[in-house]
Amino acid sequence: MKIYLVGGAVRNFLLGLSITDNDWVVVGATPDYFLRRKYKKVGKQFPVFLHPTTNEEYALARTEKKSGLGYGGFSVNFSSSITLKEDLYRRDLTINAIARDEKNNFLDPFNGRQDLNLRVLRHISPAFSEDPLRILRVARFLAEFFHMGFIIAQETFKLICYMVETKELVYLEPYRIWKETEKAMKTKNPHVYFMTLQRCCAVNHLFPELYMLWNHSFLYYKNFIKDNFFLRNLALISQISNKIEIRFASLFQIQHISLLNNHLIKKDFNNKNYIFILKKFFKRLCFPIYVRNLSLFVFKYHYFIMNIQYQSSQDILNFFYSIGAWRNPKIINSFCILMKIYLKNFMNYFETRNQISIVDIGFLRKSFCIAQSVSISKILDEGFRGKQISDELFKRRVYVLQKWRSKY
Ligand SMILES: Nc1ccn([C@@H]2O[C@H](COP(=O)(O)OP(=O)(O)OP(=O)(O)O)[C@@H](O)[C@H]2O)c(=O)n1
Repeated sequence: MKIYLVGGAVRNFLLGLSITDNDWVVVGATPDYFLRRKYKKVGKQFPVFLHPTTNEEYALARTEKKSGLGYGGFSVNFSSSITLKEDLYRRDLTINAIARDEKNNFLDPFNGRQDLNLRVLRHISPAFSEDPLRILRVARFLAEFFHMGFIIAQETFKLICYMVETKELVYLEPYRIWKETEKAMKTKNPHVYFMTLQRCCAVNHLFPELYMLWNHSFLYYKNFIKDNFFLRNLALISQISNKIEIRFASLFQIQHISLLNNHLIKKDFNNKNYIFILKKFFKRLCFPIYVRNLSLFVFKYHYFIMNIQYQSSQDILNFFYSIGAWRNPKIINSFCILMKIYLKNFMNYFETRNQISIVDIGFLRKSFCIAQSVSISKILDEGFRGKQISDELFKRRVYVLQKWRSKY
């Protein structure tokens, strides 16, 4: 029996990057070996065991062959005669198919180390196409290693395009899409993930609602999708914030063209129907609430906050209430960051520094501080009770805001 370290741990070690988890492959053993040593069996289809103390994954070497549709359609062979090379062959990329033995020797039958040096993401065999998640994985790895100069091998990109064309993505479980997207969102260049998926035409299959939204903005002025306006938003925001929810929300800063064109914004664009569609979108893909909420708020109020100094004090307060800013004041900061980056992108895109300079980000932050300064305990001390308290609070917040605005 022999045990090898495989996958991301070896790849990251060779790239000099940090290692998050160790995956081991075991050649020449049977499930009994692990069960007798109190390893915990996980995974229904595959023989994978968790080490009783380290909790690291030990998988029996196996081969896989697709025998049907979706994730259930695999026939797996994990007999003790399966070799290391056979196990590595079933994997996605050459750089993920390098093994290291206990003496620190590398076993690299598909030249993964050469591809690491060449900075190429290359699939190992046509079996790559048996798992549509690999399309997202390649896009995510490109986002992760983009700053190191990685590219996708031409033949791999061709295969990915073919997989998209043949509708392989239909079989992907939605939570897997989010899990991979979440990992991509944590990388240095998350826009590269979406750009890759866009280039192979997977975005409209994976995120049709988002794609439709981006497409909608095309109707107003320019081809925002073709020009990657939203992805540039994401690229810029990722340079100053590593918060996933802020990064993701930058893809929803839409419906602004009226600022330039002097059109009235079309009513149906920001209507309840679209909010409803987006809510379903977030639910379908199992997005966590904190990511979902900020994106929805940004979509709903983008136009409002881009014109905030022209809104009534009552409406500004209603906005603070509806985004839950009193309980979660940090959300104001998220909006300010998003606004700042959006303006930068917008100005570069339209080369219209003068027309846009009227938007004042400081106003949002300041008006919230002013409204927040109203003392609730004073209202209670004055004897207000029940619903009177919230009414009085609202009134006083409007008052201080008005007073400050008259001098602003
Ligand atoms: N759809 C998949 C998922 C995983 N693997 C193989 O299983 C290994 C471990 O997978 P995982 O832990 O999901 O990813 P890592 O490559 O380790 O990368 P990371 O930890 O950064 O997600 C991968 O390296 C790859 O060899 C694969 O071939 N196809």
